[in-house]
Amino acid sequence: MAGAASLASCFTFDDISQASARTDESDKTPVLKLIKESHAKGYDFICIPLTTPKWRERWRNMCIVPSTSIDDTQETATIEQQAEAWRKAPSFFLDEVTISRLDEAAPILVMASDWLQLDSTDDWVRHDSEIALRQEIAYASYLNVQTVILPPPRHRSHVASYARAINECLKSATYINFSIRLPIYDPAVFQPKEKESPSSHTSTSSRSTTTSPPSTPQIVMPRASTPRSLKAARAPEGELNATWEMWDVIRTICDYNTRLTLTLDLTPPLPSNAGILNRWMAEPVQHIFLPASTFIANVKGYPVLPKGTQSFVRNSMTHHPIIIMSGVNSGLHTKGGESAYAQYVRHVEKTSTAVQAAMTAGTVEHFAQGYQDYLQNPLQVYIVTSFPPTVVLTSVQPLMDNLQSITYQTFEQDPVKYRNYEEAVYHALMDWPDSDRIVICVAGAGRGPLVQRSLTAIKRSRRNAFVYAVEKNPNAFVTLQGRKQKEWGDSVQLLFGDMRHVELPELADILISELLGSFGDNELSPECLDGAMRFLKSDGISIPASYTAHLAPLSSSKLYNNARISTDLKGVETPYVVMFQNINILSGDGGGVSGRCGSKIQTCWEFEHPRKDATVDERGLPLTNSHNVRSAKLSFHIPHAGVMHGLAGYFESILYGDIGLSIHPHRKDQVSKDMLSWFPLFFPFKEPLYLPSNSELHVSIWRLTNERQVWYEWYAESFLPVFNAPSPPEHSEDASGDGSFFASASTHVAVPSPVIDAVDAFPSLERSETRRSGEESPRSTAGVIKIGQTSLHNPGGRSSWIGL
Ligand SMILES: C[S@@+](CC[C@H](N)C(=O)[O-])C[C@H]1O[C@@H](n2cnc3c(N)ncnc32)[C@H](O)[C@@H]1O
Repeated sequence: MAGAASLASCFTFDDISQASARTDESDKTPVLKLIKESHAKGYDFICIPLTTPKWRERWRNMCIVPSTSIDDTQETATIEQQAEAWRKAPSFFLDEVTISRLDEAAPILVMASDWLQLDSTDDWVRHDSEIALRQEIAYASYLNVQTVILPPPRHRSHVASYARAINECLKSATYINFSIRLPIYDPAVFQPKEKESPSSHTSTSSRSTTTSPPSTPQIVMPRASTPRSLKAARAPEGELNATWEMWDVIRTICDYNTRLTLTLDLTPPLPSNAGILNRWMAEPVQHIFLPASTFIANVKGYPVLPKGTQSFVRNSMTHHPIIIMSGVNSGLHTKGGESAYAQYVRHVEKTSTAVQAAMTAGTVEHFAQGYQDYLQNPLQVYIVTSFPPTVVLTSVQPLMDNLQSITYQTFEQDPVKYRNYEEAVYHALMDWPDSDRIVICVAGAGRGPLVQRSLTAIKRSRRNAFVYAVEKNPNAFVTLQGRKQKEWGDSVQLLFGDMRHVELPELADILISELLGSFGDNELSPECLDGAMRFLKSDGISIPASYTAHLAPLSSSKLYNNARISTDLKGVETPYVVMFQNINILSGDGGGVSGRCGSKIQTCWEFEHPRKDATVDERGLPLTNSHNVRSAKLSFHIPHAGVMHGLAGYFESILYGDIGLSIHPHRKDQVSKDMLSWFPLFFPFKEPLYLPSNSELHVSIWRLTNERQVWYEWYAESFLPVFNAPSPPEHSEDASGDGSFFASASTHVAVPSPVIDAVDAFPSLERSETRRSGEESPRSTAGVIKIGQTSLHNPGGRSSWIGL
């Protein structure tokens, strides 16, 4: 991810006018001059307004009738005729636009007029603003402009009108990318509420008397909003949600169009409440608007970003944003000059954890570059041949089909998995009585890495042991024969066939397998090992000893869009393997408002080996697969409003003793840091489910089976806790823990904000992150009201299943 961000320099109309004086023959135009100068200063793009003040003036004259001229009916009629002529055939005069040549348009981001009010409370202002916007878009399209940044919505009550107008633009200009400029929150929420003056109700309609033109956008940030001036400010969560909620309405009305992105305006100081900020990670943030006024001076007078903004920009590097810097030549800070701002942003970029991880060999982030947020069918993951990916989209069923040698080679690049397996085998051997001859069976040997690791563990332990290797892939079996001949000799006996059918010459003491998927059981490890348990002694050891599946609700507009690329149901009813990047886990820790929710990531179920619960026939094989059916009902607390697009699935496994494998976000680094073999699983939802702040989400998931297949079905319902309302239908049995094998390495203690923190919507309730199971909730009388649900996904395994 080196060079994660690009930089753009933002210019006003005044900057363009001033550039005119410096423009000579070779520069051709002031905009080309600015482009040249900016490139020389290390900027990749420039960002300019598309229109000039002349256009604003003409539009106002035509569309806003000043109250002073109300009596002059003749003049009013003339203006109205001009306006109607314009509405019929909207077009610019040369001095109303900043660019007019193709070579000016190529390397620039243009801003549509920021005074347009597509969501004005006045019908006519809205109407004429939309015509004006379409005129601007048509002109931008004529000049082949690639990106248009749109002015922010201002009125929550009319944001649907704004969104409808943008949707029209998306349909009319099919090559332009639109980006909505939006502050993370409206800083007005921190300003003392003034009594509205009568004049503030004055209409701005062209058809009614008017005293003022459309006002300055309400949520374009005031320069005076320095972090210091807001030090003690606190605002209700709902108000901090307002701009995100407007975005949610807009992108929903625009049907999650992939050409619609966000330009996050970081002018106001950011709240340090990570939950509120994390939601932007799941959104398509294309640009970050960073004016010089956002910077504060460090002790030496150089511009630096306030802490909250700094860490937000650092985390946002995963979006590969274009950072639009404005006002950097205004001399706002005493030291460093213009270049200091860009240098500082480059410094922040270098210290981003994501950028650093991507540049460090051996990390998952480095290994998976180019693979982030890319949906792989788990049945296709086997034929990923290299990183970055070259995926051949042919379905491979883990049990029914055979893997290619190159796929095994990809697995074998993982240094951590095999190391942990060797340690597990070594400790199992050391715990075994010394005198015995120990029999090991590797079930599903592939090309032999676990056989090799077993032999190394035997050597290290100085035990007397023998290895059987079972493999059903006839092609991999050739490789195994070669290794036996050249490397292993008589210490290994190979057995070709399905572990559910082959016979072992003697019973094994230790059965080693690696048949795990991203959700633990999703590659049919339980079913295969059922077949292999026949050849394990009654007191024998299975490595792995157990594995668990874990879930959390997730928001990601990108994953949602990727899942519905294929128009059939299959696309949204298939669990995918994904290296998550721009996602947000919506759940919080603690019991929630009712005190009855579980933790942020919760355990669904567990499989243990050897297992004693299956009824077996005379050969030791289960009569049915019923014992491998599972279901889970999980209750999640949703602290901050968001939209759920799917579920994130993880697994953990105990190999032996305290040695394991984990992709659980809170424990993977503790258990198997830098393990490369598994990315998480993504269970998509067909329709996004909106979850308000402090709501509860109940997720149901089933692992189901018939004689030939195993599949998952999933479903969710949302509830709003209400006092004196009916009790929830069912509660999570254990609201305190998540049933993990491994102690969590993470801390859940929120760091208080130095600047602004959202006030909890239920201020008197302490978040019970430390509450123990059984302790009475302070709001145990809270009930819930149902507010939404999804459909049942993949009923009967109609879209996705794994063959037995
Ligand atoms: C995930 S790969 C692991 C290979 C190897 N043990 C490793 O860790 O690199 C699983 C292997 O088990 C084999 N396998 C899966 N189901 C099997 C079954 N029922 N009987 C025998 N082999 C099986 C597959 O062919 C594949 O080689």
